[in-house]
Amino acid sequence: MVAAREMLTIALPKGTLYQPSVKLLGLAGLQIEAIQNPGRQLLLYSEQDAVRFIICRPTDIPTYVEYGAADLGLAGKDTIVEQHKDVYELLDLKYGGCRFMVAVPEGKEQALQQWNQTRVATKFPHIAEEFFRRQGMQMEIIKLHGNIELAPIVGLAEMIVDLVSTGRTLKENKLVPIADVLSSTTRLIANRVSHRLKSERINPLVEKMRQIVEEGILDGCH
Ligand SMILES: Nc1ncnc2c1ncn2[C@@H]1O[C@H](COP(=O)(O)OP(=O)(O)OP(=O)(O)O)[C@@H](O)[C@H]1O
Ligand SMILES: O=P(O)(O)OC[C@H]1O[C@H](OP(=O)(O)OP(=O)(O)O)[C@H](O)[C@@H]1O
Repeated sequence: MVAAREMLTIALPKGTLYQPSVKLLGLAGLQIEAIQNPGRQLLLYSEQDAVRFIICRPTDIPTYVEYGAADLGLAGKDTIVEQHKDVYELLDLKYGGCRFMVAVPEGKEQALQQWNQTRVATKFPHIAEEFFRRQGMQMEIIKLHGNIELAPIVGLAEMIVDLVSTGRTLKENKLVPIADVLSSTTRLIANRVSHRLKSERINPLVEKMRQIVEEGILDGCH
């Protein structure tokens, strides 16, 4: 068995981004049998590649990478922007594309500026704050942890800033987008020290991933 310090640790996001991330790593030449069906295991090995994989909540990936508990991680740009972590962004992997939008209840589609000094519910308070600051608007940001679309329906907030992918959740909850906030795709991030000390391991892997992304092999992965 390879000693832990010689291993390359890669943090994988569970949830929406998991399967395309596993596919990418497989195409990049890593043994992915263990992570294809991890069950409830959170730490898995590819002994042959001297790689270990940790499976994390998507929002925790930048934290594992910043502290060096993982050398590399795959995380949504939204999460990286929201958290201001000190990590090195190596590559735009182009999958997991989504947009962050301001949305309001149907029938209330007035111009954004007319919503000044109202309440905004969001899971991403820093992204929302920065957006409204740039618009010269002062809003009361209410941080929630999920099901953001509920907030304007029950009067917790006048509007939301949330992730829109197909637009189905907005539609089914009678909300309409009125402004674009941010576009996000999955990024490969690295711990700054690992990137220097493990460059011989990391650089060839990054190059393979770059080629796969450029060839568009992952297109169709959302
Ligand atoms: N339709 C989508 N729904 C949710 N996330 C998406 C979607 N499309 C792309 N993403 C990307 O996937 C990331 C992780 O989303 P996912 O829903 O799997 O986890 P989460 O429940 O939001 O994360 P956490 O459990 O850490 O709060 C998002 O931050 C975003 O970058
Ligand atoms: O445009 P759509 O394709 O409908 O996708 C957008 C929905 O997906 C995300 O929610 P998620 O399922 O991650 O749950 P959450 O609300 O708990 O974050 C997001 O917060 C929206 O609610």
